[in-house]
Amino acid sequence: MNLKKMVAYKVAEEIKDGQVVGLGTGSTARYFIERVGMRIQKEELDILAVPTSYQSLFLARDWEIPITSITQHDIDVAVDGADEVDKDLNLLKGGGAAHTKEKIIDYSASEFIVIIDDSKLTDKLERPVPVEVIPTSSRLVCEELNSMGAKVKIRMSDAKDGPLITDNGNFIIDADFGSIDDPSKLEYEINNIPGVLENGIFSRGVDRVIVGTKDGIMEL
Ligand SMILES: O=C(CO)[C@H](O)[C@H](O)COP(=O)(O)O
Repeated sequence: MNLKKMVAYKVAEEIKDGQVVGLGTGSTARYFIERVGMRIQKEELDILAVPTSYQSLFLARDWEIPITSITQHDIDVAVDGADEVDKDLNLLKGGGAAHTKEKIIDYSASEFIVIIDDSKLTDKLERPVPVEVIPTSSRLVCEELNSMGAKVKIRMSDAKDGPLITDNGNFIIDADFGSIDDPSKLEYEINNIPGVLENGIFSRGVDRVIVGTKDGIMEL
């Protein structure tokens, strides 16, 4: 059973005519976009969508989903995946290097719904934190993150030699702090380093977390 598809399709059924919908990034969000696209084709579902990345923009275009932007519309509901969700509903995102735009769109939405399979659930956040940095600041930010106790790596591209470049033209530093005791404090402290654009800890704003499990769908 494909748990990501199951949960994404279920939440896509909740989308209503007239809504402005934030489209997340990643393999779970991809299924959500696919199902919304099918509903537009088959049921004439009437929505506007705000993509969080080029990946979701291109998918939305493939499905002929009408696109707008947050410069023009407020978002009613944003639906996005996550790499980890802890017991207090803090998220770690940015596996797809899209967390900066995801955070802008997800945090601004009237309702932010997270869709995951149950492999993403954890007691505490513990994966490396993706940190988007302006390239010229990367050495200094690495040093600062090191002094805060993290092991750091600049994320490399699979498609070319050298570093991955984000949709915003920046680098990603993956900063491994081990298990994170206070996600909200760390989210704030990392963003306080000069040259950091945004990090992948989402410590607020989540309204619902919907989880695909082998026994069906559950809501946290
Ligand atoms: O934050 C993200 C992209 O930046 C994704 O939402 C996150 O990586 C989850 O991806 P997937 O649904 O493929 O497991």
